Amino acid sequence: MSIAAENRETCLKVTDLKMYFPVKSGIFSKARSLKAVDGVSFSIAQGETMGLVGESGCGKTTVGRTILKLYEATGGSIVYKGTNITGFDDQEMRPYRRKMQMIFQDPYTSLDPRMNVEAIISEPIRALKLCSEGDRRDRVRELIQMVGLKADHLNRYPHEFSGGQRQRIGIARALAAEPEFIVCDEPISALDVSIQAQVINILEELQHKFGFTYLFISHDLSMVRHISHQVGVMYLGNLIEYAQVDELYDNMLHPYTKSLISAVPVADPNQARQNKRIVLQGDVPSPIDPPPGCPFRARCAYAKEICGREKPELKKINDDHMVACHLY
Ligand SMILES: Nc1ncnc2c1ncn2[C@@H]1O[C@H](COP(=O)(O)OP(=O)(O)OP(=O)(O)O)[C@@H](O)[C@H]1O
Repeated sequence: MSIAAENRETCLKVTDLKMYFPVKSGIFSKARSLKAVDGVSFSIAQGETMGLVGESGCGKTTVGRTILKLYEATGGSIVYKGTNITGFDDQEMRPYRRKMQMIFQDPYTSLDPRMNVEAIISEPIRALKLCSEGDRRDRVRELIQMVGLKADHLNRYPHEFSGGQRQRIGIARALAAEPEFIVCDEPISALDVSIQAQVINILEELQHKFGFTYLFISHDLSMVRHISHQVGVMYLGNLIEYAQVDELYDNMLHPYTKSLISAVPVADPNQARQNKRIVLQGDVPSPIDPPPGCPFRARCAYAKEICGREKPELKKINDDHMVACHLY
């Protein structure tokens, strides 16, 4: 299996995606832009999961939101099941809005506290006119059971549930639109560790049952390893390493990926001794007008002269692995 979805049926192909936000400055200074995503390319095969990892602020959420066209991309293309949707307007996006859904990080704020669960899950069904009023009631009951809750939970309000239960409600609402592709944006990071695995298991079961394709955004590298078929590592708006999941964890190349993985706690003390924690020096540079060259060079122990001059391209190491680093 290769990382690129070329040999399997492709669900999503993103090429050189850019999302720059305008930055307000004084009236006399020139307009500047914040390069939240600066030329990201990857593809996801149908029914598979791509994990997107990196520190806070590296652009993961912006990638997800730009793919769903919640933001208008500054550059690049988004091809969904063979259709280039990059320039689509609201009208043209309508059939795709339903197929491409998002599950949010914070189940506390993403559910309307004034609506009961039945109304929350019914919302997309009504908005998209997916079925008659009678069928809707049955469908909502089916959906709540799919995520492991009961029909008598439907009359309750979000504050009556635990964090894990609220996330299940968020998943049921996303499923109500009958999606094919789901951006899962840090869906477990606000939950207790004991509940995280349950939510992951639900997502995996649903994928096996319905063939969903996921973009799974997280900073939790161990969870990403568990759920993903392929993983992209982002740094300052760039994809700096991109590999099939086992290849990445067995043979990571980029100094940044190595530092991220070294920070994951391991239970086995012998392994812990081998995997020495790599502590990065300095801060992530500002994404506003970033300097030329490699985005990671200021924090890289191996940086050489070329790293300050030329931005490394994402280069193929083998069929399962790409890295953007002048060391390779
Ligand atoms: N709507 C916006 N307007 C201006 N800047 C934005 C906007 N959304 C995000 N940014 C900036 O873009 C960069 C990337 O943010 P983004 O939220 O995509 O990162 P992230 O990796 O998802 O971080 P986190 O894990 O904290 O959510 C950050 O510098 C952020 O401040």
